[in-house]
Formats: sequence, structure tokens, C-alpha cells
Amino acid sequence: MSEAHPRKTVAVGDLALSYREAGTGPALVLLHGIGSNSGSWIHQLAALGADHRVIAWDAPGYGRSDPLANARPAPADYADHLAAALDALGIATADVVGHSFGALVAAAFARRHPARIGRLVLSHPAVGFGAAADAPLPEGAAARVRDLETLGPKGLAEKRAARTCGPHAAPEVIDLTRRVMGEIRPEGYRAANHLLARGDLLADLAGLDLPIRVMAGTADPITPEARCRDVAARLPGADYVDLGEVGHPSYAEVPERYNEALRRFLRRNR
Ligand SMILES: O=C(O)CCC(=O)CC(=O)O
Repeated sequence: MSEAHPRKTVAVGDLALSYREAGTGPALVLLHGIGSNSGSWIHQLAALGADHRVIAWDAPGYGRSDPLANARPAPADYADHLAAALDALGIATADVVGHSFGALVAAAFARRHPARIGRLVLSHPAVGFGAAADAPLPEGAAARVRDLETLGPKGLAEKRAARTCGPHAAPEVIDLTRRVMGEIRPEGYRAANHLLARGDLLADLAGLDLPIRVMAGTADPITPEARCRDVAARLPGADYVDLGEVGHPSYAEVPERYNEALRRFLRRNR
């Protein structure tokens, strides 16, 4: 998968974090969803590397990245590891695209490291539940973890991956989604579900002076369109891009439309 952009590794404290990289230019960081990894971004690595240094990370516990020490991490744990990984890669500031769970990581990064983020794209954003560290997982997250425990990563992918896609998703998009979800590692997935519970996208972004674009589709069963529009409406200055009748992995279903919406936003001056 994504052989054109093989994984590399960077040391961040005690952890090794893996990522894929393409191109040179201003840094653009891609943060994947909870059922995904850096291999989901093949089209963005191929196209956006023409005018950016694109870094697609594997969140801790995904791809070849080591898991976090804390099994119930706070958003800050991911955000600070991302900041340290960018330090190690010599990147002072970056534009950031966070997809779904990745949007929560991006929001926590913006809150904790505001000087390091240029523009922010919230792609089909998860909003989080703002739960306490010791609270039980909300039902949706608990069901995902139960499926992983009973079915294993491949079974989880068989059951869930195709359902995330829109009605017009090509077979190769469904295959990609299934393959990537089948690479889930239990520690990373459980921890990410805890982040989903603890995260609070709107609270993290409140009061930050940051250009924000929210993008989503009308056929997404995971992060519904109405909620994504509501996120944009609640963030002063954010705009909203309707990607059309696409499901959750819009970056793979309509990569040209997705990349063009990113490019148009990234060309804006701050
Ligand atoms: O909720 C699920 O079953 C899958 C969610 C998902 O795939 C999110 C993502 O990776 O973007």
C-alpha cells in the first residue's frame, strides 16, 4: 500500500513514530481517522506533494508507531507527541488537516501549540464528548472496541469498513478502506477511542484566531453532514465546503475534489 511513499520513522522521546512524506515546500500535516492510518492518504501524498512538504503521520499505536504509555490518553498526549515529531522533522509551523478523530488531535494541537499552526482543515470532524479520564466509553466507541475484541482487526474491517463509504464509492475505495482498517492495532485503537471520548473539538478551538475550513459529505454515516455544518457555524470565521454525496473516506472517494478544496484554502493568505 502506498509504496510510492514508504513509511519512515522519527524518534520522539521514548517512542518511535512512523509517517509518510512527499514533496518539498510549506509543511502540510495530515492526521488520519480512527479506523485508518497514513496509508489512507495515498491520493493526497501523490498530488499535494507537488507544492508542499506533506507529512502523513501514523498516530501513536497505528501503522508502525509505538503506542502511548497511557492507555487512556488525553488529547494533549497526542498533540504534544505531534509537536515533538514536527520538532524532530525540523518543522516549525504547518498547515494541518485532521480527518474525523484526526480533527480532535488537530484541535488539541491548535490549543496547545497555537503558534505552530497556520491553517486548519477539519475533514468530516469528530467532535468528542469532553468526558472525564475515568468515564466509561460512550456507546459508539464502546461498540467499536467490542467489535475489535470479538472479531479482531480483519473482522472489524469486514464488518465496518464498507459501511463508512458513500453510495458511489468505487470498489477500490472500499478495498483501501478495508485494508487500512484491517491494520488496526488493538492498543492504538482502544486509546484512540478514549481520546474520542475525552476530546472536545469546539472547546479546544474556542477563541483561537485561526483560518478554519470544515469539509464533509452528504452521505457520511459516521460524521453526519448536519453536525459538520454545525461545527463550521460555531467557529467564527470558519467556512464549510460541501464535498457532495460522498461517505466518510471522501479523500479517497473524490480525491480530486478533496484536494482542490484543500488547495484553494491553502492558497489563502493569513
Ligand atoms: O466507526 C467506525 O466504524 C469507523 C470509523 C472510521 O473509519 C473513521 C476513520 O477512520 O476515518
